[in-house]
Amino acid sequence: MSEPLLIWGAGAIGGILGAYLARAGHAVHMVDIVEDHVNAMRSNGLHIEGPVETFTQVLPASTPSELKGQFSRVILAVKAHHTEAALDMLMPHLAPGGYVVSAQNGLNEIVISERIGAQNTVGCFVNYGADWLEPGRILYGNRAAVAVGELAGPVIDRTRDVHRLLCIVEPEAVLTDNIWGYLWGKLGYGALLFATALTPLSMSEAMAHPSHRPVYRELGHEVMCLANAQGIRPLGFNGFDPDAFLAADREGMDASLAAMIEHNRHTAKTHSGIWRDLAVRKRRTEVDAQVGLLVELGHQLGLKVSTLSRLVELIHDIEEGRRTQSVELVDLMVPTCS
Ligand SMILES: NC(=O)C1=CN([C@@H]2O[C@H](COP(=O)(O)OP(=O)(O)OC[C@H]3O[C@@H](n4cnc5c(N)ncnc54)[C@H](OP(=O)(O)O)[C@@H]3O)[C@@H](O)[C@H]2O)C=CC1
Ligand SMILES: CC(C)(CO)C(=O)C(=O)O
Repeated sequence: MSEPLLIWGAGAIGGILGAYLARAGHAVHMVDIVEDHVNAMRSNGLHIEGPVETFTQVLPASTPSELKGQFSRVILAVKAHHTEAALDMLMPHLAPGGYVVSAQNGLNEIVISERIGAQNTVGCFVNYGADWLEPGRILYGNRAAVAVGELAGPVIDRTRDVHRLLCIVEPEAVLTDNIWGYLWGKLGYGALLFATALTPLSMSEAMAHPSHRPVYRELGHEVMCLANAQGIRPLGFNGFDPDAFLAADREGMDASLAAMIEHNRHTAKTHSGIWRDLAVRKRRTEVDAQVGLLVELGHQLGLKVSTLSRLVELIHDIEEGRRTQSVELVDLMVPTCS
């Protein structure tokens, strides 16, 4: 039996990856801090449900403190603000020369590469929709874009290996030499998702709200300007059109929003992970690790980030109990739009 692939963070994203890979006969080992979830995965199995597929897969699993040994391949799938803490626990288990693939939203590849070296960090972008429902149960809401690539660009043997694995989960997964383009595309898309999470509405209902159109356009534009200022060429996926947002092309942005609304109308995961953190899990979101980081960068580069900045404040207000989710919160962002 070959050395297992370690999946660190076995929630919505990591759980789907592990269940599909193990079902296809690959050796995987799941690591998660939620003891009941770890016990469920290794006893009755991890149950994947929803419109994509329903099946149950028993998986070897441990909490970080139970884990023994070193591994040369790790997929990290914790929330962005847990990346540092997860790396503290993970590093003693990373074999010399081993690599970590970030299956996360945000720019975690930077944090990971600062800890283990860029040469040991593989970039990955995921947009499929999943929710951790309870220990041992994950909703697979919809298939969507997935990509993998090297931080330095050119694909090497290990990138092809990871891509082959990802294709078991998402047959249309892309092997790219521009992973930063996907990660920045997702930061643009993600900023829009944060705005939808200010409301109780589903992602598609919130994005379709007519008086909030300027906010969605401006958020996408601010993020794409930041990418552009750094020489990054963001890539589109599942309706998101980076070029339209960069150019502030009103017709193009509206067509992109219509395509994103259509994409999100066909998922059993009606609300984003951000919404779920606020409304269901009652916990902090990834806002600082994703949007906060963009605001900081905007200030360093002297670019307009006032709409992103207001978004961070409003998400903090909900996280800290000063406001509750409501459609009117998006109205408060309209004055920041140019
Ligand atoms: N869900 C989705 O549809 C999508 C998510 N993403 C991104 O993927 C990443 C993962 O998100 P998602 O799977 O939804 O998150 P989940 O919360 O569902 O899963 C993360 C799991 O990791 C656990 N965890 C936290 N800290 C550690 C640690 N130090 N060591 C081991 N396990 C730990 C969490 O426990 P606990 O809950 O107690 O913190 C949780 O069980 C995020 O960056 C997210 O934005 C990207 C695209 C789609
Ligand atoms: C909604 C989704 C799956 C992107 O489509 C996402 O990334 C999230 O929940 O944060």
